[in-house]
Amino acid sequence: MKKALTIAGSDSGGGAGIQADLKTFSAFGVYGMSVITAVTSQNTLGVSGFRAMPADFVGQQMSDVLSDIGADATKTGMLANADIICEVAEKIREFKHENLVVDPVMVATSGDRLMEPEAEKALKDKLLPLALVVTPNIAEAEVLSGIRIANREDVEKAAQIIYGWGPKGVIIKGGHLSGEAVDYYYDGKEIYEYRSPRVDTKNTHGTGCTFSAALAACLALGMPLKKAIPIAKDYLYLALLNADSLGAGHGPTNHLAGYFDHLTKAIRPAKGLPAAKTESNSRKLTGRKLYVITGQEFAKGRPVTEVVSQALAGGAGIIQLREKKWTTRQLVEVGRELQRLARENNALFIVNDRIDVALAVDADGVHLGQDDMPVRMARRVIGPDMILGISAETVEEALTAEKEGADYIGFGPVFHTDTKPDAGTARGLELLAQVKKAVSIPVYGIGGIKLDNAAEVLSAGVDGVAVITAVVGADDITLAAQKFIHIMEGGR
Ligand SMILES: Cc1ncc(COP(=O)(O)OP(=O)(O)O)c(N)n1
Ligand SMILES: Cc1nc(C(=O)O)sc1CCOP(=O)(O)O
Ligand SMILES: [Mg+2]
Repeated sequence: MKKALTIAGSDSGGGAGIQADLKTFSAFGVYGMSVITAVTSQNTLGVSGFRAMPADFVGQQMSDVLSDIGADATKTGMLANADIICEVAEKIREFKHENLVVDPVMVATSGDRLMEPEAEKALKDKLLPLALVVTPNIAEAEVLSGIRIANREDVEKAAQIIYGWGPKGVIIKGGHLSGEAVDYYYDGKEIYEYRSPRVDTKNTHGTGCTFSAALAACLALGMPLKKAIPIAKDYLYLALLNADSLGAGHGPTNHLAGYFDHLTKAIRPAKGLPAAKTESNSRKLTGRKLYVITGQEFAKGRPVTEVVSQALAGGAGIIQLREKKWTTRQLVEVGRELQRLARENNALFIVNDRIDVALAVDADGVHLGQDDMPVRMARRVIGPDMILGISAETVEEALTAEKEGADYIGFGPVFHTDTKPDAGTARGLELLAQVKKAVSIPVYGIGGIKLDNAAEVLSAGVDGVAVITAVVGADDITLAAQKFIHIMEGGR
């Protein structure tokens, strides 16, 4: 049983502080312990007051826990004054504790400073030199570095200044800058960016606590920091996506409903379970330029498994099972076989429409249309590590799908197609190019794509083509797939 210790304040509202930390530790399957530095009285509207613990009592709590149970990782949150900071630093030294995440709780969501100047000095002089990583938000990074932060260059400058105070790493949480929610990690040599779609919600209470607690939990599970960061970020993204509005103000991010299934999947590698896909789903699609979709009625009598085997032999990187007339039994039996074939050929297997079938056959993902289950709801069902593809026929649909958690877009129909009777009118290459420019997730063109127009589709800048009849209806399926791959790789 791995153990994590939070040294922070109590949030009577339950959304931040040790409450958020302990919930997060539990969601990661880590035993959580808590040293209370202050008791705050607050709700979703704000903090009405707090009582700081005597510094020596904070030290006593730390000694009791670390001398008996020990901790595989520790995070600090609200450290109300210089005396407490010095006591915490002293104990961290005494117990030679290294996996220390310092979340410098200095500025409240409202912008109020939560730390007196002498405490800021103690944080820099005493605690930061002991930290494996410090995780300020923009406002806190401005206080720690002494510079204004308005863009990425400022972030890099501030991270270098803060690094100079002694931590082994600096993560500046860029959620407050505009655009995507980007966090920046500086390891003393390079700066790394971690992106997730921005979630439009007011339920952001406890965001910073939840992120740093998730980092500590991953460190406790033995993950290196660079592996922990994207997982902690995914955790927070799902927390924001799934948070319910509580109270009249900023509801808590760490609404646990739905967490456990999402989170246990995100950390499966650390628990020695089958390696989960901790890389971001969109990145799994990189280089997969030929997306073959089944259609038994176009396969000239050949069984779907044979069609798929030949498409895989020709280099298809993604296979989608799309059989509108099949029974559920057929879908799960053949789907299981196609998942096996795909895995053997290092390809991804996606199920069209049917989330239940996709889950039942442990598919790599599911593809949904605008009339299928809404994106957010589907994401709650499939969790973070299944790929979610969404159809779009306008830029707006594509942007909305991305914002709500899609991992790729199937855009079309690009050209006229008879294969899907209810497909809209041909959208054309120009709109396809506009969609690709608008979103930051992979885009596949679909609809009427053949060998003689595939190069044009590629020139729209998309990540690949999705085809049915041009492959499954070909006399030589493997050769057809090989020709598409050749074109997708720039050949004639
Ligand atoms: C890659 C890809 N793009 C689009 C579609 C179309 O899906 P959908 O809108 O759900 O329509 P049907 O395929 O269900 O008719 C797709 N299947 N794959
Ligand atoms: C399944 C599908 N979806 C489309 C969309 O526009 O969303 S067009 C389409 C049919 C694609 O078949 P073919 O490659 O034979 O044209
Ligand atoms: Mg559909």
